[in-house]
Amino acid sequence: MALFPNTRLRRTRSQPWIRDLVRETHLTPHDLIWTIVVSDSADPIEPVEAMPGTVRMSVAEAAKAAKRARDLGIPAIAVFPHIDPSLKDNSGTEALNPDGLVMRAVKAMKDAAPEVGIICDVALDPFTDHGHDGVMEGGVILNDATVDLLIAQSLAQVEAGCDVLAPSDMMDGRIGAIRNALEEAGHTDTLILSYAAKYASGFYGPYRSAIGSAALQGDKKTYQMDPANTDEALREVAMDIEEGADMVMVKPGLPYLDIVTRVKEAFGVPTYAFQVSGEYAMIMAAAQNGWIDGERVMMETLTCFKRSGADGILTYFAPTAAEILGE
Ligand SMILES: NCc1[nH]cc(CCC(=O)O)c1CC(=O)O
Ligand SMILES: [Mg+2]
Repeated sequence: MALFPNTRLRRTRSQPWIRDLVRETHLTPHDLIWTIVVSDSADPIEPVEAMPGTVRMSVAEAAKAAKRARDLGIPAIAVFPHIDPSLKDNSGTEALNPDGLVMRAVKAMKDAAPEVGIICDVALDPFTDHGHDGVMEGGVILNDATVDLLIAQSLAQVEAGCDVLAPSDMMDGRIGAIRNALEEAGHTDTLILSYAAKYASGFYGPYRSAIGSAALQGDKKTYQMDPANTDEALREVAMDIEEGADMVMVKPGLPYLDIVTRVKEAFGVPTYAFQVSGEYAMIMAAAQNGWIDGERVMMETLTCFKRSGADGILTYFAPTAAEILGE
């Protein structure tokens, strides 16, 4: 037993150099995945009101963002679309359009900075008029009919140049179905980052207004997980790995770090956490009020993700944090 005064834990905290030496967790720009929102609007950038400091950007701006990511050492960008409401319908048909917004953004980013990995969300919610991630019939989100569309959306995204498919829809069986379709089409190197343990969370609120799907009919509790559950997360992750996911994600982030730790310990696969829009908004709102030091809290939260076992973090803070880390 380490007893006082032979052991004084303050010794290893006493100077910056010794704190540097004993630090257990290191955050680098390579740990960050930059989440961006693209839009077809005529304006190159439009501020997102509920997420101060973030914007919806045009395809041309997305190409610039890819170069910025490369220059900052951010390995990958995850892209989310704000779709013209007139293009939305019950089954999210626009998601399959080979010339759609996401496809054009992917091509522009890969042209601008081929070194940066591009991650596409696989889900129908930006494209459906009811705001759900799947096809709706009589108030029910159909699982298998949705999976068929997700396969088509995935193939269209891969053909546009996307490196990583990130299904965020929480339909059962979609990872296996997408993986089989990729193999059959000869896309053997496409990565899948599964939103394996995604919870039905109030923290997604600002995102839904950012992508223009705020008028969601009802809620997503019949497909996204109950925030009260943790064993179930391990079952979700086990199935997705079995079905062919290369990497898995837990979402939201900070309130779910116990899930990140369990997943990482149980499976030892590359595990990511998504610091979602509501987490970002809370930090920014408190910082703007002068109630917290926003930069400090940002860096603290990102470090905590890594300490919990996450291999990386999807975050709207990525470029700001990478700039600070690069100084
Ligand atoms: N497929 C939907 C999707 N993909 C990413 C987010 C949330 C991102 C965020 O809040 O930052 C959501 C929201 C939802 O499930 O309603
Ligand atoms: Mg699942």
